[in-house]
Amino acid sequence: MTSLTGSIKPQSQQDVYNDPYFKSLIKRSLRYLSTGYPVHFTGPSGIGKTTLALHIAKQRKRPVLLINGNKDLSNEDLIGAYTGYRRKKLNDNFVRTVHKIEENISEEWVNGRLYEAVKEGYTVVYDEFTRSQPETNNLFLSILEEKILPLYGTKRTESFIDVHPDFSIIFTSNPAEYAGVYQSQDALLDRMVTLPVEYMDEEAETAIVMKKTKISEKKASAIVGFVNRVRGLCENDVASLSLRSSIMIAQVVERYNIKVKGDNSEFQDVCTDITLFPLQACSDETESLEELKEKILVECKEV
Ligand SMILES: Nc1ncnc2c1ncn2[C@@H]1O[C@H](COP(=O)(O)OP(=O)(O)OP(=O)(O)O)[C@@H](O)[C@H]1O
Repeated sequence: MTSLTGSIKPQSQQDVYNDPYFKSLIKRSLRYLSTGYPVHFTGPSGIGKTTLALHIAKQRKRPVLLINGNKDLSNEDLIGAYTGYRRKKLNDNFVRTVHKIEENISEEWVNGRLYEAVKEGYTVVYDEFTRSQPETNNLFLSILEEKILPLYGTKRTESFIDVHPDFSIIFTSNPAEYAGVYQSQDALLDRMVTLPVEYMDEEAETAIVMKKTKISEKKASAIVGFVNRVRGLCENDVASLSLRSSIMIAQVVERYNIKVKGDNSEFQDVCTDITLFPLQACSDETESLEELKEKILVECKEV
């Protein structure tokens, strides 16, 4: 991606998204959404997909709803359900010797998270949608294809509600997670505009680490450089060595006043603790933990 040019240092999320790469991605995404197509951001964990999706969602000037995909997410959670009974009791003891009790029992409907969003035209960010079960994601097929939200199994008199014309969805996913997981994802993927999100350059990552942790630019840049060098050791792209790892290291060293220096054993420990497991996930199985630790230490000592 293009780097953040010029002498102006990015200081805020706004500035990060002023980078030409993000500017263009945001503009294109808003156009697809306004034309009625959902957008799908895909890329490795911790790269900034959710933050970008929420940033774009906010620009649409409609209420924003964030849904996190997971295997327990059910149609009921999304559509709504009759969740119990409401009992109304009227005690009439106007005449002391006569007790009149009137009971009125009715089932109570509670709207699911999507119900309101579909009806009122919210912008939904459906994070990690590939983690949900196919039956749950089928609901989204109806929304995208027929522009209705079916009210399956809800005993409601109407069998669906129409999708509001302003309703839109931004999906996010991690490609390492959806390879062949559920077939139904393919039908959904077919109906959205999938945009890969690239790693930010080091300058942009440094700006974000500074903003999130209040650490100095010099330290933030050293930490980001270290994390990116460790990511360079990966054999596959399952890595979650990203912005998130840099933020974690920066937060800990800042809070406990740990010197950001390669020969400081406390700094070495933090670097190893935070990057060893993700590095193992993206490395050959033949490499032992000790070997990976050694590699991390080599990079850490460069700081
Ligand atoms: N533009 C940004 N401004 C400020 N912080 C950001 C920005 N982009 C990402 N971050 C921060 O970086 C971290 C990772 O970002 P985010 O959760 O958006 O990544 P993700 O790709 O959605 O990760 P996952 O796939 O694991 O959900 C978060 O702490 C987030 O707050």
